[in-house]
Amino acid sequence: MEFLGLAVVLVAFLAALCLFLLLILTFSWWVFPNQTLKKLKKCGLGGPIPSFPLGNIKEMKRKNNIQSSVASANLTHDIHSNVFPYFSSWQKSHGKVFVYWLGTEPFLYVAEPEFLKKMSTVVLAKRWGKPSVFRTDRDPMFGSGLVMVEGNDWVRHRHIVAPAFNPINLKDMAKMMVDSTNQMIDRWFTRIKSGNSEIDVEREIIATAGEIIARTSFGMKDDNARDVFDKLRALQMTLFKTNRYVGVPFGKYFNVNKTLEAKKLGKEIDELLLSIIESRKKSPTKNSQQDLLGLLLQENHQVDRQLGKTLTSQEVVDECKTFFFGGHETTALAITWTLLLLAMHEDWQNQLRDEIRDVLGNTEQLDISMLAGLKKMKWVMNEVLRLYPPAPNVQRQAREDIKVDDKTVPNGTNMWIDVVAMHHDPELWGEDANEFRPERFMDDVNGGCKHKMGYLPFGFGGRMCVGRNLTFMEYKIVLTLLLSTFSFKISPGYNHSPSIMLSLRPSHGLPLIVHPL
Ligand code: HEM
Repeated sequence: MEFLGLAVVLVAFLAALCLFLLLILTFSWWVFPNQTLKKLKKCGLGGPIPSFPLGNIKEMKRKNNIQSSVASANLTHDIHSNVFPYFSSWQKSHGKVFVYWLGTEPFLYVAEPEFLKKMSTVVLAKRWGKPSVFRTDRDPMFGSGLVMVEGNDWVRHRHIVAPAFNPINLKDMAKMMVDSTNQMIDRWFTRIKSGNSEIDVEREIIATAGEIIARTSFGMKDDNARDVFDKLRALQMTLFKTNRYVGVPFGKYFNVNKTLEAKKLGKEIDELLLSIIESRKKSPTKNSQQDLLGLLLQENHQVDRQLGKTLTSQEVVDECKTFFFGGHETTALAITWTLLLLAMHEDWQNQLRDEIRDVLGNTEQLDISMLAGLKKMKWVMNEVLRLYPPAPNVQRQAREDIKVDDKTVPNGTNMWIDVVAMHHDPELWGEDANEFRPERFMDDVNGGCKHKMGYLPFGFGGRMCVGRNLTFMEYKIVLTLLLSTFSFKISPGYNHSPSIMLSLRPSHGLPLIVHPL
């Protein structure tokens, strides 16, 4: 009898628990999103109609599947409708600011710099959030590194991380960049000598930039560091070679194996990095402060004494991972797309070679302090980052209601700022928006864009990319060494199909015909 009574109580308790859970899920996936949808509609923000539970994902996937690739002879830089076919088509019916849905998460699409300016005059850096759905999805990569933290935590991280990237500190890292690039050049020579002058430069440069970022972030002297590097690359493959359903209820369980594998790799990387940090803390003088980790620990120590606001060891680990994931592919792609554009424009290849000769003379002993004199190379970089921005979008999340003219963006709305669209918009750049014209940056750092927020390769406001000085240096070093050694032509086998895999990449690599000069 007593047992029966207990069983009834247990069943009742479980039923109540299930009902409670069901209520929570109904509210978070159905009631709240619908309330937000109504609010957004009421203040005039339209967009494609979402359906439960995928939002607009189905339509996005369908449109993505009809992406085209173009043979090298017909190559065009008018890429927006190819890389973001759904945004390009929704823009036609809903304008440059509208709402779309990833699962049950509303995203405000913005390709209108004036709207962005108005929002960012109301909301300053530390009051912006980063979309919670991406924070969860990318946790094994960034943890609570600078890219993802918010509020006062972001201020504390930025305060400690930013000084590590000042140009004086970066100078010490130039030798690592030269060494890794020279190793790649030697590999290319061996390939060419064996009769194979077609090289997939994307693959090669991503591998070299990965090595450079690992060396500049946490050194590569010991086996632990090499192990971290290999595991970081494996983690990246695991996360981005899978079909992910961000924002969809239970989306991460659609690929349980991959999710678990990413978690496991993330944990192993953390443990290895922690052991490197602990060993450095124990004998700080043994490892010179030349890499970013050394600089972070040094800065942490100084801030510790002044303010007591330091990074924990786990936060330092997350910053090392953030540098790796935020820094290597973006820089590698800037160089890769540059080689494509230079292969198409032999005149610019020659102009840069002349400039290198005039400014640097003998490149065997590269004088880093002279790199600033490579002005044309900087115009070329700016133009490449305009046409093929490696970071094709910037994301934010509203942490308060934001009023822009007669519209209110409700607290909690995610933002997707479409950098590719703005960089190719003829209303901002003129009729030659899709042409490669580096000289537009000759007298104007904004390349003649009609709105100062229309050119955002490194983001905007206080959260602008902290690593851009490192990129400028690496870009100039790698390109100087390559252009002084080889000439480049497009391989007839190249298919032009830029696509988004977190960054903007050539879908089928970049095979170029490479000849020693
Ligand atoms: C061509 C190369 C690069 C591009 C295109 C790029 C682009 C960006 C963009 C668009 C943002 C977002 C800014 C925002 O939210 O407004 C960003 C932030 C960031 N980038 Fe980069 N990046 C590059 C290189 C690097 C490198 C080399 C590193 C480090 C080694 C780095 C580390 C970071 C970090 C830590 C942030 C977060 C800053 C913050 O939220 O305070 N990036 N980057």
